[in-house]
Amino acid sequence: MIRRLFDALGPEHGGALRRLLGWFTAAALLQGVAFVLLVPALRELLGGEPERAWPWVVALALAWAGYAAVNHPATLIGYRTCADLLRDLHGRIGDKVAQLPPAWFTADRVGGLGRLASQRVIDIMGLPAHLLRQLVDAVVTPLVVVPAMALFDWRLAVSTAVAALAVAVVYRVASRSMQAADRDADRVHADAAGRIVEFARAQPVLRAFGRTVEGHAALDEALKAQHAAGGRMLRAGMPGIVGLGFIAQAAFVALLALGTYLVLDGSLGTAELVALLVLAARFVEPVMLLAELGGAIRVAENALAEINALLGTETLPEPEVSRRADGADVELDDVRFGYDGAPVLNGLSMRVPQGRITALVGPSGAGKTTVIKLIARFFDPDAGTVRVGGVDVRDMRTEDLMSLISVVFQDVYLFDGSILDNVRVGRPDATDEEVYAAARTARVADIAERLPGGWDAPVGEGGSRLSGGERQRISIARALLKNTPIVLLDEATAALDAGNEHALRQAVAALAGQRTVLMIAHRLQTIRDADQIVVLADGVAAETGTHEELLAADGHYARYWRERSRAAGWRLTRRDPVPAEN
Ligand SMILES: Nc1ncnc2c1ncn2[C@@H]1O[C@H](COP(=O)(O)OP(=O)(O)OP(=O)(O)O)[C@@H](O)[C@H]1O
Repeated sequence: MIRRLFDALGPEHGGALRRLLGWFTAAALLQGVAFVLLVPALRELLGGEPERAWPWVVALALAWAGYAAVNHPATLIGYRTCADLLRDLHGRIGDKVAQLPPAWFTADRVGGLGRLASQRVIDIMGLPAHLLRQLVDAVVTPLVVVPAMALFDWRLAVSTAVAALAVAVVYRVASRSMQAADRDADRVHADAAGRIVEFARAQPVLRAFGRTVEGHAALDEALKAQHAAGGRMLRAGMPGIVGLGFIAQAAFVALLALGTYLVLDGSLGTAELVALLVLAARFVEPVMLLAELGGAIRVAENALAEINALLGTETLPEPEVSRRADGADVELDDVRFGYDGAPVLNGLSMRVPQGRITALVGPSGAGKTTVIKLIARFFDPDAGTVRVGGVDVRDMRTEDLMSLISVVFQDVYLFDGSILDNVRVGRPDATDEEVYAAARTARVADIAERLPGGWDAPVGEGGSRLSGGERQRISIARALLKNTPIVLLDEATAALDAGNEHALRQAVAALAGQRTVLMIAHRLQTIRDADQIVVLADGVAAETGTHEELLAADGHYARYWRERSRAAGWRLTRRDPVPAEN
């Protein structure tokens, strides 16, 4: 566990942790020595010549004074390390989060991350403050008490050593079962927390279907599982608490019995027995405390393991020297990619020419969003190469790649700030004029006019006070402000009212400009207007060409177009006037 604590704190704090352990060990040793000195002091005091106890009493007083002198700074340093730990663990988790590839952030992991940064960090806090100290006490005390006893009677020393060994074995066994139960409970708690959030989010749907009384089966199951996990945790903890307590008490009784026998046998004086029993009591004390705090220590151990697992998560490799892109075209060359072994792209090769608009179309689940994520290097392909400006994206540092690319997702996340704050995310050092200009071009001004508070109106958590089309316009304004030569855009599929639709189309047109645009296109108008259309099917670029070329080829695209046009009430003849929108 101590190694895990060193790992979690990082090498820069290794020295401080070693010093803290040094202070705790010194305090435990001095306290142990003081208890050991009690034996000769009591022996002399209870013997025939109490005045011979003086040197021992002075030595005892000195040992206690030394203990007090060490104990005070040890306690202070423990609390200071606790504060450092809290700050630095949050800092290290934050740094790691900033390095993890965007694809890492699935809903489950984000939920787990919240728990890790709050509850699990607090679980660890108790370690330097007091838990570590109990552990050090429990290890150092037998190391002092057993040899000290050996000076008086080897049989009592051997019995105490056997008791110490039994304690260590029971502690180890109890640790394992408690840790397994804690890991299980942690997983179940995380699941229950996720289900509660899901239940809250699903309220509109559940109410719409009159499902308010019977609730939500998944949540009920999760709560039952949580209850069961609590019981398992209690049962797993019991052997540790009861077993350790029992062994400690049994050891004390055994020593008492053995001591009495030795006194009756005449090989030990009564005064020595009393003194040795004081020492035995001292041996029992930290073991009892360990039994009480064992649960917290094991939970902290699990928390440390989880935090170290996060800190050890592999990030995408970054090159030592970043290669400069030449131009702004994008190319995928024989790219293969799958999620958890399920293939999505099977040797996709396609080119997105510089300064042109390429529409990516294909059935749902064909891998269109995956293509965008590969170009933005949310993850690396299993095989093949993604090039931006002729350079493999793996040969560019992330900040250099992202300085070339803006991504506008369909599902736009807005921060719980004002409209302006959210646009400024595109380029935090932009002037107010630049922010307003980008926002106006993306037709965000209309949104500001609509909301009370104008530009400073809060958008709500995640942008909940705005419609899907409005959120995407803000995202386009961010991209305009960032002003990169390449834009990757997932067109909104949501049905928009005519005003919103028109505003969004204008915003997209402004963003396209002279830029290289790869757009997952859903609207017939956007697809038709693109300079090039790539049809993704079966994990490859099944067809590539202009709207006319692909219609003439009468393949996937022509079929897709016919179906979509029928659904939208269009007729497919070349002489049709261009419709307003689907
Ligand atoms: N994070 C993920 N983990 C596992 N599978 C995923 C993940 N993301 C996508 N997939 C799967 O990969 C396939 C391609 O997904 P992708 O989102 O790229 O398709 P798409 O063409 O953009 O679909 P749509 O048009 O419906 O958005 C789908 O079968 C999807 O279920």
